[in-house]
Amino acid sequence: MSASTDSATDNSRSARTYRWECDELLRGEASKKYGLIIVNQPIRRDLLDRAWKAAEVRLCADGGANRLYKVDEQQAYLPDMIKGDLDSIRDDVRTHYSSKGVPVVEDKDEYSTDLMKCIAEVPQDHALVLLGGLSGRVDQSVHTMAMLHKIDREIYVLDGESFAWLLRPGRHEIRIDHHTMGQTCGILPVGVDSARVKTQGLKWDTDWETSLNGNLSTSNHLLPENPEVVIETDRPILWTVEIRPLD
Ligand SMILES: Nc1ncnc2c1ncn2[C@@H]1O[C@H](COP(=O)(O)OP(=O)(O)OP(=O)(O)O)[C@@H](O)[C@H]1O
Ligand SMILES: Cc1ncc(C[n+]2csc(CCO)c2C)c(N)n1
Repeated sequence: MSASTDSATDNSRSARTYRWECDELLRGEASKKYGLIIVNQPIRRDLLDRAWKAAEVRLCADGGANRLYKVDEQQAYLPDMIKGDLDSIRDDVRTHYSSKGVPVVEDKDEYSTDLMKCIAEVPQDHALVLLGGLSGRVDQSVHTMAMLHKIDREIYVLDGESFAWLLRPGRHEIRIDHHTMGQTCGILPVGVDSARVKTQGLKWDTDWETSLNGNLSTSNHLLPENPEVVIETDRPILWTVEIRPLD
C-alpha cells in the first residue's frame, strides 16, 4: 500500500488516497517487507507457499508451529521464531524446531494473546501477513479483527478462501489480480456503527451508508474486465476478496 495526500480529494470524505498492490502476496511476490505470522488454524498449503516466499520474517504463534510442522512434511520451512504462552505447541514440534536452531520464546503474560506477542516481534517497517485468524473460534476471530483496527500498520489476513484487510477513511485504489482472486468480495462495516461507502468497478457498485443492521454488501462480484476497484469510505471497513486455488 502506498498513501498520499491528494489535494484534489482533500475534503472531509477522503483526505488520503491509498493504492493497494498486495495482490502480489498471492503470487508469492514482494515489493516491500512482509512479516508472516502463522496462527493456530488449519493451513492451506498453496497459501503458505506464496506467503512464505513473499515474507522476509516468519513467525509461528504457539500452536501455529504444529500447523506448519504438519503441512510442511519435508520440514523445509524453518520459522525465525515461535512465540506465545506455549500451552499449545506439541513437545515433539518444539523439540524439532529447537534442534534446528529456531528460538522458541515463552511469554506467559495473561493479558495479551499469542498473536499480539508475535506482532510485537515483527519490525515496524514490515507489513504484517496473518495466515489464519478470521475463522475458527469466534472470540479469536473478533480479536484478530480488533488487531486490524488497533494496530496502526498494514495487516493482511489470508484465511481459507478470503484475503482481507482494513480500509481506513479515504480513497482506496485496489489492484485486482483475476488469476489469484476469485469473483466474490465484500465490504463489511465491522467495528464501526456505520460507514458511508462509494465503490467503482464492482458488479453491484454502492453509494450508501452501510451498517450491520442496514445496507450490507456481501457476495458482491469483481468484474473480469476491471484491473482495479476503487472504494471511498469515511470510516474503517473490512474489505474481503475471495482467493482462488493457487497452483
Ligand atoms: N480457533 C481459532 N480461531 C482463530 N484463531 C485462532 C484459533 N486458535 C488460535 N488462534 C490464533 O492463533 C494464536 C495461537 O493460538 P494457540 O491455540 O496456540 O493459543 P491459544 O491459547 O488458543 O491462544 P491465546 O493464548 O493467544 O489466547 C492465537 O493467539 C490466535 O491468534
Ligand atoms: C478480561 C479478561 N478476559 C480474559 C483474559 C484472559 N486472557 C486474555 S489474553 C490471555 C493470554 C492467552 O495466551 C488470557 C489468558 C484476561 N486477562 N482478562
